[in-house]
Amino acid sequence: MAASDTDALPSLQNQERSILLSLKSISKTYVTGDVSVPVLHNVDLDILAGEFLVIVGPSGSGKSTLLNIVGGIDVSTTGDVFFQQQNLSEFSEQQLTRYRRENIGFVFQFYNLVPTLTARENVIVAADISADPMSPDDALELVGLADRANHFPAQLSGGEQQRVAIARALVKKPELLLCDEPTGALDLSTGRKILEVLGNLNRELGKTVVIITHNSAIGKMAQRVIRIGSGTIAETSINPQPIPANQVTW
Ligand SMILES: Nc1ncnc2c1ncn2[C@@H]1O[C@H](COP(=O)(O)OP(=O)(O)OP(=O)(O)O)[C@@H](O)[C@H]1O
Repeated sequence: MAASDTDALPSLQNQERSILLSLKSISKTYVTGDVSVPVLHNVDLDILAGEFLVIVGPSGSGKSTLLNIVGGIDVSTTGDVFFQQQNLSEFSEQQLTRYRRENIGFVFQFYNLVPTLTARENVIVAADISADPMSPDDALELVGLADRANHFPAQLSGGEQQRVAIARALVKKPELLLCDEPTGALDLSTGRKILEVLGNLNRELGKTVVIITHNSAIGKMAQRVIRIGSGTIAETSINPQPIPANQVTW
């Protein structure tokens, strides 16, 4: 991996990528009763359209908080989030819901599939609340699970369940796929397959993919890696030659 490179962003922008989303001086403090927990401090970050970005950092450093703010699940205490020139910080709840539905696909560590629905039905649930979804069968095809569409989650391995979860995220045709420890519950070989699927969606469909993880090995397949420490961006680096997912090892 390249050493820290403050020119990382311009060099990626030279590939004529526009800024999809901008965090401007984002701070977040959780307040519960008398207790304040400051988590993010003046974070500035541009996410470029079509990039594969990995955000790494130790447990408790604020990665999920950051991802949730990007995805409109949570709001910052101060600062602004611009998505295609719109300021999310000024959105009503209803506007945030529409933003999430139309633009963001979420993938979590523990799949969160409905156990009583088949793979296809799990994907259909997401398609049904989307304005312009792709066909659920096409989404399953894209993750290599067309032949398991009628299987229930309990009949699928962890990696297959995660692929259903990716199909569910994808069916809405989101601009941005936000993945929170997508391989965290999987062994190396299954985890690589998930990373391969995410890499293909980035390369072949042009999806912008952001992965947050404590596993810095995953950064080797990213175009850009951001290291979070104590609620700030401690380091940004670019990979001139990201490695293929099947060579990532941990
Ligand atoms: N709703 C909340 N209320 C209060 N504190 C919170 C809340 N959510 C997160 N925190 C605290 O914010 C800090 C950052 O949490 P966050 O989940 O963003 O970190 P993380 O880097 O994603 O950690 P992990 O890798 O363990 O998931 C932690 O100290 C956590 O306890």
